[in-house]
Amino acid sequence: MAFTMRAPAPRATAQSRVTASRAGRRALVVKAQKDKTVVIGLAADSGCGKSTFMRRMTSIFGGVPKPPAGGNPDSNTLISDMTTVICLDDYHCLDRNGRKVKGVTALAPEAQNFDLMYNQVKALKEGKSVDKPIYNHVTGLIDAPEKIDSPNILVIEGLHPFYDKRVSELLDFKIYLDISDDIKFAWKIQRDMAERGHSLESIKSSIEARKPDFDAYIDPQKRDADMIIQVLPTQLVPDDKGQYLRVRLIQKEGSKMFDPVYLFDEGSTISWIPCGRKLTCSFPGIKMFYGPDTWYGQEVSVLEMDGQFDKLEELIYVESHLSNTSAKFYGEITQQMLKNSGFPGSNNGTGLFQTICGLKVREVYERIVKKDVVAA
Ligand SMILES: Nc1ncnc2c1ncn2[C@@H]1O[C@H](COP(=O)(O)OP(=O)(O)OP(=O)(O)O)[C@@H](O)[C@H]1O
Ligand SMILES: O=C(CO)[C@H](O)[C@H](O)COP(=O)(O)O
Repeated sequence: MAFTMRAPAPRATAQSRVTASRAGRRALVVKAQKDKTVVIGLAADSGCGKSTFMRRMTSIFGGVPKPPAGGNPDSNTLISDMTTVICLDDYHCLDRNGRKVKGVTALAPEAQNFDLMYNQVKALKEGKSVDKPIYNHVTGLIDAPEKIDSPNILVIEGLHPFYDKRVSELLDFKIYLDISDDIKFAWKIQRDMAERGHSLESIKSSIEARKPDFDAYIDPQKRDADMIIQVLPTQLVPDDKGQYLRVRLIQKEGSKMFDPVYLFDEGSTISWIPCGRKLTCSFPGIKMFYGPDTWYGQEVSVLEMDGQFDKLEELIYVESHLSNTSAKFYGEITQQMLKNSGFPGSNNGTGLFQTICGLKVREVYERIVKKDVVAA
């Protein structure tokens, strides 16, 4: 099968519209006046919440993400006004049977076409369109390619966005979802049994078969991420079985692309139990933490939330104590969380930190293109 690059698309489309600009201020972009393509990488194992995170992120930019119009119904791509999310499973060079014959998992580097991944991400970043293959998760086959045009924001999500050095160097911002084994297991069981009809035994054996390759090829990528959302068992309830979560937002210090979020006082170490007159907390309550740390020898700051909200609208109280969130107006985080309250993790730190990370994607985009995006 041949995959081709197409000629560059015009940088500004007919849809493009700059609605306001004032001397000394950056232009406001409503829909996609396209100057540069900013490329975001999102890495995680399967079943770790990548799709949920993508839905939260694209909701910040507005528009409804849809697969390419009139294309393959099993496409993994989601396109909205400003963002195009492509799934790196589409660069599997071995289909399901091919992996079986070779005795490799879908996580093994030999099951990916990194040359094509690099060439196509580079082309999209340069404003060109590409014909990208589709890995069909229904049939396990590699389908005929789909045309992808260069967007304002390209998100590449999947198992290996930072594995190949050439691809990694194309990324403007890197996010890793680091879900501890027990929680990953619980999420996967719940989804694969309820939605995909898999048995408990088959889920367990698939997780065990993937574990060595996950440890060798996927997990090490988290060293290179700019932001890591780490999901751990709660420390508020002994022997909890995943009902409550302790979630940490690990943020690299010193990036020119974004400012890390902080609680109360930048650089300090703070423990805060916000439950009181302004925040309703039933058992086990909420505990926030903020402070400096190191991550594989690099300076980071960590914002942490353990426990869950009872009333999502009261998140505004926590939000009002956070700084550098990149929110465009008071309460934007709470508004986003309420808008997406049906998504998993909406009452805990996973939803909160995914929303903050989405705002950071917007901040990175604005810094690179030097324009302000109007809040959705
Ligand atoms: N924050 C969360 N809290 C609770 N459950 C969650 C959370 N995020 C995801 N899940 C559960 O995990 C499942 C997988 O989530 P999602 O589809 O977003 O992951 P994914 O990484 O895109 O998976 P895949 O790569 O296999 O398609 C969801 O169906 C949901 O049941
Ligand atoms: O890890 C995965 C996605 O992140 C999948 O297991 C991989 O893409 C193979 O897909 P399938 O199991 O549908 O053949």
